[in-house]
Amino acid sequence: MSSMLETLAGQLIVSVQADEGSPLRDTQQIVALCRAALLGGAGGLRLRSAPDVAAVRAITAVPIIGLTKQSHLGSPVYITATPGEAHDIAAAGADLVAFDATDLPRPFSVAELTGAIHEAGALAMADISTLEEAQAAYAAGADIVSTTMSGYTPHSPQQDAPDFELMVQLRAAGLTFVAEGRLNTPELAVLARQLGAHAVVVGSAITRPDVVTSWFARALRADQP
Ligand SMILES: CC(=O)N[C@H](C=O)[C@@H](O)[C@H](O)[C@H](O)COP(=O)(O)O
Repeated sequence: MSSMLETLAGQLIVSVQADEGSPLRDTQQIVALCRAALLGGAGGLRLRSAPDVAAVRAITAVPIIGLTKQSHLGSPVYITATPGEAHDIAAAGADLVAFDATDLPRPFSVAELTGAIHEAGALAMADISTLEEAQAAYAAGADIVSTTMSGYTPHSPQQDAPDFELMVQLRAAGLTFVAEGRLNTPELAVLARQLGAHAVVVGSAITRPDVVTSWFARALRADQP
């Protein structure tokens, strides 16, 4: 395992990527959110554009996982779908580039993306939704897989909870993995570690106050007599 991945062992990686339409979708706001996450003990950051990666790179040495989110005609794959995007994210200063490694129709193969990421000097994090996708991603040169896409492909379980079953399968197959997706409480993050996750990524519960507010508002509305 590379020393960069060893640095991430047991760490909380905070995903800081306000969506289009969010009042926080602005690089300076992203930098402020990252500063707050670092103050709280984040050991890594996951960011979604080259300008965000470059701005955050300037304020911290912690490992940065970078990605793009962009749609491509005729493909449902939106996380770093092309070698050009992978190159831009690495050039902006990301240590790892996350990319979609699911079985969905894609403009470029997983091997083409891992090749481009390595050529740009970064490590390749494959966002997967099943055990089979994880195995295929490692065979195609990925350095690490993350459970990011479970619940977001039609062939993975659609659920509000994290995909702990997938984590159990990945561990049983002897595959190193990062746990990611709907790990919305410290207890769920600890459970993911106990199930063998190398590191844990938390996004919405820390950096999407609009989403967290909706959890509370919905719960209170549902409880009206
Ligand atoms: C599916 C997809 O596009 N996930 C994205 C991947 O980068 C982010 O929007 C998520 O916030 C991230 O995966 C962390 O997950 P959660 O926000 O549930 O803690």
